[in-house]
Amino acid sequence: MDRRMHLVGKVALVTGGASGMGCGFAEALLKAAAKVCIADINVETGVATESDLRQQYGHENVMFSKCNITSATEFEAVFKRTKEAFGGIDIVVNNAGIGGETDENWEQTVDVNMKGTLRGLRLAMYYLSVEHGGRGGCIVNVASMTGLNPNPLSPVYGCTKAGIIHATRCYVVSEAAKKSNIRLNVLCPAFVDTPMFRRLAAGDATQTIGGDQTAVTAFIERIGVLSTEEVSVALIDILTDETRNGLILRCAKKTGNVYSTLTVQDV
Ligand SMILES: NC(=O)C1=CN([C@@H]2O[C@H](COP(=O)(O)OP(=O)(O)OC[C@H]3O[C@@H](n4cnc5c(N)ncnc54)[C@H](O)[C@@H]3O)[C@@H](O)[C@H]2O)C=CC1
Ligand SMILES: CCCCCC(=O)/C=C/[C@H]1[C@H](O)CC(=O)[C@@H]1CCCCCCC(=O)O
Repeated sequence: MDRRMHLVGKVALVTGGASGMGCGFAEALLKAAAKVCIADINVETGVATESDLRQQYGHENVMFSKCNITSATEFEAVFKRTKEAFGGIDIVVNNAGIGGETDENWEQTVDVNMKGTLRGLRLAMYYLSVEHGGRGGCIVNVASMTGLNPNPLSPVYGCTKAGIIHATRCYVVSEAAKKSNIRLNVLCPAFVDTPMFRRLAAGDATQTIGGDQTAVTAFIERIGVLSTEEVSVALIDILTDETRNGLILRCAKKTGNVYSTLTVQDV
């Protein structure tokens, strides 16, 4: 039996899609002939990315929608607009996220990464569920390798990513997911060459605690850095292979892509 989900004509909503990994995901989806809404807080970059992608993949296949994922009103409006413009939603990639560990910005890290992603997850479950007019589909939440492994330089960021992994795990076993045939998986990349990564590599002290740039540099050298295209290949594999459900996909330059199960044995 063919277990491939064909992406032709499928509708995807990608948060944080104006730049970095999210922009790479949007482009990979468009190459596979899906339709994409990129939702992002950054209007200037969002509009520029929309224009660039429209030129390459067709005006009718791409839209940008301004959205701060910490705002319930803005986030809900993006789901509504995407459904109205493209006739439904099949794929949600909860990708938007930030780093920040200082006294001034750590709570914002929690608000965006944890509360924002939970909001996206709840909205995705609603819009994909058959009882609310959806048609099932696939949700991919972007966490990080730091959500799995202890990392002394970014405990807040790591906690938010661990939270995203656990939230995904809870929804995977939900009746709602089973009833509507909604697949949920979590992507855990190590370093990826994006604006966020470049700020970290350049010594942005607001992203880590301790300010030990030597440790950060050594860590980056040991782990290696993926391109956004490499992570996008991993995303497309999750989306197209319908047997992929309830999984963590670790992606790292030196160790490659490794799948493991999200669910644990019942006690
Ligand atoms: N770059 C890396 O090495 C890694 C990044 N990640 C995660 O991947 C995701 C994407 O990261 P990058 O592309 O590296 O970051 P980036 O900073 O390059 O891009 C993030 C995008 O999200 C948008 N964004 C930020 N806050 C937002 C908000 N409140 N509402 C809507 N959009 C918002 C930004 O405007 C930007 O376009 C994040 O969740 C990040 O934590 C995970 C592992 C590795
Ligand atoms: C294997 C870990 C990969 C981490 C990839 C990632 O999500 C990077 C995120 C950084 C973000 O810019 C804000 C941070 O605080 C993140 C992690 C910083 C990692 C430094 C690790 C140094 C060490 O543990 O020695």
